[in-house]
Amino acid sequence: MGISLGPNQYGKAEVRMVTVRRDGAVHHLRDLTVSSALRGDLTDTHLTGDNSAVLATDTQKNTVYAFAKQQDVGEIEDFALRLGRHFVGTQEKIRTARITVAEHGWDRIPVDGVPHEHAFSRSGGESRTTTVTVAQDRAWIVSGVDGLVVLKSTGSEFHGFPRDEYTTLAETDDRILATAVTARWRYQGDSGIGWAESHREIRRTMLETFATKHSLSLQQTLYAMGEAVLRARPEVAEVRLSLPNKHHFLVDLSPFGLENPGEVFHAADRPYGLIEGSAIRDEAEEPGPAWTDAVL
Ligand SMILES: O=c1[nH]c(=O)c2[nH]c(=O)[nH]c2[nH]1
Repeated sequence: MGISLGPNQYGKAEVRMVTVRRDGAVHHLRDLTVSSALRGDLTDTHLTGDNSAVLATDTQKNTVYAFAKQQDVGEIEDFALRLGRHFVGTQEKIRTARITVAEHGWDRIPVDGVPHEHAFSRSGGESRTTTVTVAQDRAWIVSGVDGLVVLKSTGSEFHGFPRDEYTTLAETDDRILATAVTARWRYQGDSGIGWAESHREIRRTMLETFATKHSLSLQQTLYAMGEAVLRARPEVAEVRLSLPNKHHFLVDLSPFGLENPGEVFHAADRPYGLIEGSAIRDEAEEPGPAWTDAVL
């Protein structure tokens, strides 16, 4: 019976790191979750337990902290590239390093209207993300946003869907549309991109499109958001979106003799519709390993 080792990778998942850069009395806070995953010629450790090619995950974790000390973290994409290039460049048997970084935002607490020097409050549940895949000769960068929660209280309809014996949903020409945007965008190339500006503008474009596009379905809104990003940002090859439909059901107040013309809603938690899709540029270069995730 022939059995062989299949695809594998290993690394340190979710290194939590907060850095404080002290600029006199003014402190600058960064809050990151960093994961590394290394791939390469790792047959020996799996088959015989020979660990001579296994850079310990503990070392990978330490490298994250040490790199943050040695050089300002900067943009998360640059930080991930530095780490990935280090692992591939220093470990002979490692061919690919995938570094994922999520940045959790903090705002300065205003005191008497003035942003405080060293006290912060967490900015919502949103995070900025990147996954950088580094090989010997190039890198692929997929950045994004998680937990960007948005709602519009009108400008959304849903009708014209098939009705079968199990359909109860009423058609509507005015509903709440709400979602928590998970977005990922794949960059063309791996250098010369202003990561911060790109992120800011992509986020702005998605928000503006959500707000202004009259929606006949969340699917239509999803595509409009992806398309708008590709039209506005030439550095992006492809946008993938995962949009939970956070249903808001009009509460029946008639038992109490009350009308409810779109004013009081039950914000349902689950189940939720999950609408996922992508927009891709016709001439986009092949994604290579940019998206391919784990072994499982
Ligand atoms: O925008 C929507 N898309 C759907 O596919 C769907 N399905 C559903 O029940 N409500 C909605 N809304």
